[in-house]
Amino acid sequence: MADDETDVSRAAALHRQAAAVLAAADAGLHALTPAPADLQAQRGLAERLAAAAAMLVPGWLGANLATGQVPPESPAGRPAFVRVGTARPLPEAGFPAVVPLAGTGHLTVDADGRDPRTAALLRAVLLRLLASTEPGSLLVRAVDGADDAVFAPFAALAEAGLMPPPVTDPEGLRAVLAEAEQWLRLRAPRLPDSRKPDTPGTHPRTQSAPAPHPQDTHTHSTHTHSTHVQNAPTHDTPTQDTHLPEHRVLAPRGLESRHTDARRPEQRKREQRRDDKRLFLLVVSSFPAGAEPVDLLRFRELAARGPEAGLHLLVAGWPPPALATGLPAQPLPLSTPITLREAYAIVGDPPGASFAAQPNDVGLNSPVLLDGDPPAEMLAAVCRRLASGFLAFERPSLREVLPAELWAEDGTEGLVTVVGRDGERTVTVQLTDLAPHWLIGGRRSSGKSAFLTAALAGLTARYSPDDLTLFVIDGPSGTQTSGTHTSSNHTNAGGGTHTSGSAARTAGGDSAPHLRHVDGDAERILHRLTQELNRRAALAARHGTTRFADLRTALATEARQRAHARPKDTARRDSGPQETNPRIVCVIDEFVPLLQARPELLEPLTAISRGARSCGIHLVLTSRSPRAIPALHERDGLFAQWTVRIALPGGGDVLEPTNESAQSLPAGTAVVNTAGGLGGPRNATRGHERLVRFPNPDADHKALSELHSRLNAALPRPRTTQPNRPEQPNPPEQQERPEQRDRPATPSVEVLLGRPVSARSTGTPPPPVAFPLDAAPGRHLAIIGAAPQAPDLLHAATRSVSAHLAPGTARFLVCTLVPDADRHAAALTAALVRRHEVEHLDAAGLTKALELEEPAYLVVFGLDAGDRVTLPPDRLTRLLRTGPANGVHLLSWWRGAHRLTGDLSAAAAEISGLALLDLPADEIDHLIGGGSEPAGALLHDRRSGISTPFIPFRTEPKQHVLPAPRSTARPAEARET
Ligand SMILES: Nc1ncnc2c1ncn2[C@@H]1O[C@H](COP(=O)(O)OP(=O)(O)OP(=O)(O)O)[C@@H](O)[C@H]1O
Repeated sequence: MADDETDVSRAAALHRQAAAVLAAADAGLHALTPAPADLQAQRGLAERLAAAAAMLVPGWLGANLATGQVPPESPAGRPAFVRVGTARPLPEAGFPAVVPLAGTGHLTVDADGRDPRTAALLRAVLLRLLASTEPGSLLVRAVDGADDAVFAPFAALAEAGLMPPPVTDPEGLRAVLAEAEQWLRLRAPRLPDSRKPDTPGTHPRTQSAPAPHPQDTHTHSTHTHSTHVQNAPTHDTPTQDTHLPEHRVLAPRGLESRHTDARRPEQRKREQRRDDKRLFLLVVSSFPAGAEPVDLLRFRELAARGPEAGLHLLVAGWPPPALATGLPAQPLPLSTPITLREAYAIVGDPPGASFAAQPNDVGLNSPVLLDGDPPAEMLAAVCRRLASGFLAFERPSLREVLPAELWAEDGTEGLVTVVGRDGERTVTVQLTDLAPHWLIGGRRSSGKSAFLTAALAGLTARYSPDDLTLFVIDGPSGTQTSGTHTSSNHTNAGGGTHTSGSAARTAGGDSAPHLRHVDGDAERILHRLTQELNRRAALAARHGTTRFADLRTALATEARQRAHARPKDTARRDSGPQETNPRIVCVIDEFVPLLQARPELLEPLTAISRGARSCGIHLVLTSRSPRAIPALHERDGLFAQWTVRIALPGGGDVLEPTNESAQSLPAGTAVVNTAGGLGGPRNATRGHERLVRFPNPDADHKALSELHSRLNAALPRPRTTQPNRPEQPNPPEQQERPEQRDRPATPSVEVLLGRPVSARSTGTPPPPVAFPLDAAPGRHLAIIGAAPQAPDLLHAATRSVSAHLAPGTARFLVCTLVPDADRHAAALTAALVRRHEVEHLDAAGLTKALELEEPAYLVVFGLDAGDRVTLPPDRLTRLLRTGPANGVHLLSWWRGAHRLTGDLSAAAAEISGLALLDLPADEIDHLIGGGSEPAGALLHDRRSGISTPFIPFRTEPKQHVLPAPRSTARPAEARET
């Protein structure tokens, strides 16, 4: 290595010397008519220079790419020099024009990338540098303010994280400047004065001390990492360092000794050597129009201090015009300037040295033909090779993060979900008392929504709405965004206006039953969560609990005891709303603009953040620039105690400034850190940090929509933690399970219809077959069939709804249009009135009720008997479509399918729950399509397309039993016991 360096230094000196001779010769040429002997000498000189260049810029760094021939590999090491073109002092004599880079300086071109010659040069130099360095050792950040697609041929590298897409606006420019400055801070915290830019006559390379390793800087910094260095853990979850005492996270002074002891000297040297190889290259093709003088001054600062720290700049359009910036047009410190002329370019002196022989001469005294674009095929092949070499493992599919069984987990102790894979291992992240919130960062289009969608899909699939409630706030607007339900004013038990758009995608679908619909904007949601926080805090104080799991258990026990202490009837009538107290997760997508626009929201957010431990309310915040509000990261700021940090590409800001593990993340990867973003020595195994590849739900639509169907068709599962569940299937009120009855305001109420048709017996009673009545259009139930037990099924089903709701919270309007059903209606009314407000309607009352906008359950026996006056089709259709959003649901019995397939077919198409009792095959076929056996009872949910055979519940003694169908439209979906 030492020999190599000597050779290179010798070659560099030779190159300068030869260039100086050439300059002198050139001066002579201009003065005199050249003698043939001089020409000969110049040719010889050019040959010597070409030979010197071959040593300075071996392989990719100096090859003539225009030939299309793939050059030999460059020897390992930093690209100390790079070719920019061909110097041509005479038409017949030329040699490669070579400028210094790594360890020395930068390169500027006066014309920006809108000039095709500049654009081609940038691409050629970039390709040389990328091809001659190890994948991952050159971090490239590009700026293309004119948005001119200068770097488009390198797009394949974005996927691999080797070079993110260029930034095009001032905000992006500032982000990459901040990244470069952070790089510098970690490597050159204090530079001696002699290294300041204006120090004349010094060659930084010759006088540079080794750049300090970040490790060394850590001992001076306010943070240290050593305590997190651990052996490779055997489990899959990043170690939750949440038990660290606060001072270890926030004020780790005093841990330095342990920090420095953590690694042996040889190990440190090895790591330092590896780190020394890394370079940060900032390439500017053109500055964004809105860039300010202060941004440009930051370039000067970076340029002055960069080379020693492995940071280099290729800046086109420098110096920026003085008139535009108000700054004097000065050269960039420590750079070799290139100036374009009509047919050639002039290469100025490199930093700290001169090409010229005469003291007054400046630059290489020979015109230079700049390198043109490398052949497209060659460039593409290099990008492919780099990208495939860098992506070590495959992206997992969405299915890999979903559980096999729906809602099988218990959220009492906390929520845990798989977020992706680290190599062969799955990685899980928690929302618990000790790790209650997630802070997620990533640049624009880095995959934040994708990550969230997958993580929330995992959560909603693992935990039932009894365990998990979701709120989603779309940060930039702070309110609901566009979406199919935006305009609705949903005021059911769960709330009101829908929040959707990107938020809906985030939540894993706008119909996930966990998603709460809240009327209003972010403020309303946070207010509501604060109220819930206060309620839970008061309960925790009363029960003397500090952990949310304890509070939840105490409340469940209390509710059970209350229920047992009372006579059965009064227990039903008097018990107030008993709640399952789900853990609540509130997602705020892009919180920075929201808080900047509405700083008053910080207060409720902080309150929620602090109360999470005992109250089970969790926050998940995402941002493109998580440190845009620095106060949030201070000692007593919002994020001070947030231990789970998730950095996607460009989101290293969520980590501690000294932690660089997210610096060159490929697309689809994230660093999951569970120690407040603290890092550790580079390349050391970190138990608290994992690099995960996460799924892309955009590429997995099928899995996502299947999950939504499963979620919407699912029934709450009996939980072993809640004993004493009544198991008898009849009568319907006994179907009611404590956790259902207790649900405060679950997004949907379910109508229980019957027992599933058993295929095999496991000894445990299966959950009943049910139809969810949520706020989506069409969530109504029509029981269709002339069988004697059909009206009784409407009675039973309605009573299951009544039992589901806390007493006094619902309104039922009961109507019968056929005398045969009078006794059913009367019995139902008598049962309902014990718990809820009930009204009996005649035909005229029913017509009026079709205009209802207040929440109510409209129960109609013999609806097919309604004539067109009683049932104006348009009005009925409107109710069916818009009613659920207002909390209005129609539960009806139709004696046959004729009206539904006849004059009311348009309205009928709006009903998504069809319970078909013993219908002939052709009617089934007409209503839901073919494939079903004609006999038996069948629930068909039009939304999910699932048909489920069932044995109907009864309130009256058995008259005859409906045979169960032998197969259904989708037999695989039928529930089994
Ligand atoms: N795991 C992944 N692997 C590869 N590509 C992905 C992955 N996840 C998402 N993407 C792609 O990245 C792009 C951006 O994703 P996404 O919209 O989730 O980013 P974002 O960070 O939320 O963007 P924004 O900041 O603009 O809201 C999409 O085209 C998406 O298909």
